[in-house]
Amino acid sequence: MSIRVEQVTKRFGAFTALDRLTVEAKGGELLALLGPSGSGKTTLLRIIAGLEHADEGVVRYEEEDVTGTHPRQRGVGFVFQHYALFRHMTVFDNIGFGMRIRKESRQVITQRVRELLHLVRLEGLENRFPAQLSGGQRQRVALARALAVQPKVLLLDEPFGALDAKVRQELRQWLRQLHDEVPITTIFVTHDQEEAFEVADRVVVMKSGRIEQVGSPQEVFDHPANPFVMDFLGHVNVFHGRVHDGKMVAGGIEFNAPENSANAPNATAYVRPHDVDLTRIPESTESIRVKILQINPAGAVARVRCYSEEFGITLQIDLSRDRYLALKPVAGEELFASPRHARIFSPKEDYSI
Ligand SMILES: Nc1ncnc2c1ncn2[C@@H]1O[C@H](COP(=O)(O)OP(=O)(O)OP(=O)(O)O)[C@@H](O)[C@H]1O
Repeated sequence: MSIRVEQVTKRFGAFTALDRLTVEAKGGELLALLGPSGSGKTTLLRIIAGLEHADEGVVRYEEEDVTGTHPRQRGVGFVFQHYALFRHMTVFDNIGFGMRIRKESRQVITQRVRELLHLVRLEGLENRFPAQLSGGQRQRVALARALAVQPKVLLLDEPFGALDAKVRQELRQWLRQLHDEVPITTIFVTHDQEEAFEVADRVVVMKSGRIEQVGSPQEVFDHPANPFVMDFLGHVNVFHGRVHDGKMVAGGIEFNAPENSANAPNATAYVRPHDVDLTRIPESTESIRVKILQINPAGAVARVRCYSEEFGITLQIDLSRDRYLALKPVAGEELFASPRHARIFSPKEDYSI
């Protein structure tokens, strides 16, 4: 079932939390709402659920206008960051709770809870109480409970936010797999771009109650719509300069910008840490002399921080392990940094090379 939010505005007193926002989750899609704290993600999710009312605008489930419909009539499964399991009930009773309220037969409940326990990989734990489970297990129970009443839509608000990094990682993969098995239209809120990119079919990047960009993880990462999205999606090295005759000129370096027609006195080049190479001798006239400040080789990439006196900025460079082992840079050494790929934004237009 598709969900469409049309021109929704929500104010809290004089503060506008959502500003004429329009977005759609297609049927069976896993959509991530991604944005910094206070950007309006939870408010949007609550309006979709019917837990909060928009001041203006319409919410549609498929073609149906559900703007004034009670949450219970919307057929929504909701999971919050802090698992609200019933402490005095076993896993089995927690999962079966919604079905008992609906007066399903004992037989139907038992059958469905068994299926769900299998789905969330918690077979054998049905008689435990929440206090006897790990955080990750509790979140899986919360998801099973939300799925038990066969919702048309699943809404997840930072479902893994309170868990440690390793468990989060496992649950992300598990959620993606679960969604592939049971493709219910799912919208989930996160402020963690890695999480959004790993799990979602499409990502909605929000800022100050508005949408900055919507697209597949790859579209958003490879073609960020504006400097905010570029910056929000991971570390960037920033060079200020000007665009002149199809080139962006920043100090002694030039980035080709053939698509550009208009000259701009103020342009900014954004370069991701993995798009900078580091060498002992300059690769070209545009290589920047840098002094190595710090190296952290422990990780999938070796993270190098260095200082450019010419630009007066600290650069972050991520070297592959092979490159790092071949180069073996040391703190204090002077090397040459060569940006390979930049995304250039000028106030009027943007383009990348
Ligand atoms: N009931 C409320 N009364 C007043 N202001 C509110 C209320 N609910 C939310 N807000 C404000 O609306 C803005 C958006 O809040 P919201 O919780 O939707 O943001 P968010 O993107 O989910 O943030 P976070 O990632 O921190 O949860 C915030 O500035 C918040 O303070």
